[in-house]
Amino acid sequence: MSMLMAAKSTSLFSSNPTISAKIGQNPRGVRSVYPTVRMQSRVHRLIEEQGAVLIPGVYDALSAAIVQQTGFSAALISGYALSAVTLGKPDFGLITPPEMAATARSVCAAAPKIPIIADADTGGGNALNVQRTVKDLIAAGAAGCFLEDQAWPKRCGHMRGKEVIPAEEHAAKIASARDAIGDADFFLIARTDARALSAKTGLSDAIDRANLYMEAGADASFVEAPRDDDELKEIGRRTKGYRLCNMLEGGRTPLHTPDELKEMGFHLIAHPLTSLYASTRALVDVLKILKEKGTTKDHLEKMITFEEFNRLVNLDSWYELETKYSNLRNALGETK
Ligand SMILES: C[C@](O)(C(=O)O)[C@H](CC(=O)O)C(=O)O
Ligand SMILES: [Mg+2]
Repeated sequence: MSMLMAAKSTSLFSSNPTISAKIGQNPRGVRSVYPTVRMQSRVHRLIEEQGAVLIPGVYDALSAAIVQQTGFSAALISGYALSAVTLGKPDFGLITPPEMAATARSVCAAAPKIPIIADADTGGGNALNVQRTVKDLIAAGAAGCFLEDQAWPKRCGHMRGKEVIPAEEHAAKIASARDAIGDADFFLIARTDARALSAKTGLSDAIDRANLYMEAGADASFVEAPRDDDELKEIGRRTKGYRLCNMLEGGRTPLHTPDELKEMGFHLIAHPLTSLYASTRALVDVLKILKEKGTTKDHLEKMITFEEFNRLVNLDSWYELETKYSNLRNALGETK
């Protein structure tokens, strides 16, 4: 962990006087609950180096290994994709925090060189549940998480029918997550789904929430599902601190390059579903061929080859290990 310390300038909960006053009524004082000086995390360092970090979604060890080998500097475990690959079901609040933590363990082991951000959804309940969820993700090796303000059961941010919990309740969950993080190398991204709630005031509400959550201890904010470039730019202008932008193919937000989004004020560019949608397309297409023709012999270009796949999972290193220990066994046998 870096010993660099990142000083945080704080005017805690001051951006929204009503909510600030309410949270400030906590007799212990929210201000004292979490540190005002933070350890700099791996994700902070990537942002400082790159300006805007492009982060593809993964859903298992193999997809994570591919993302690392392709040269990306971070990955995120998408809750949507995890629900799809483990349950074959939509992102509708069906995945539990322990399932996400178990996936984080295998993903972090398969892509040990890059920080992995996990989708913690709503954190599994209230401010107390959030602490267990965050600690489990840290123990699994994750380098950060999203924590969103949807009411349970949540759903994908680009689906209809969303609801959110009160802003101060989510701010308390963020403060709780911050406490659970302590000195760990872990980057907390506070997401708000409030944009969807009102055509008129949704964007302003979402921006106010993002700012409140930053004051409650988040490292970055994530306003989910802005609808056009004007909204993206307004988020870039009016929210404080680091910002994540979610690029969902087929979603409500127009797609942009990292350079374009950097220009609009974003620092983390998530592509949560690119891997899932691409691999699903490939499966649908090749299985259709197999079903129709009964063979893939004329369509081998649709698949990775035996050799390429073995390289991907580093088969040679396993042969080397096998040789090493069988040589050792033989050498020990000779010395008897
Ligand atoms: C980012 C997300 O939380 C995810 O689970 O991948 C989803 C995916 C998406 O629709 O972009 C979400 O936004 O809810
Ligand atoms: Mg999600």
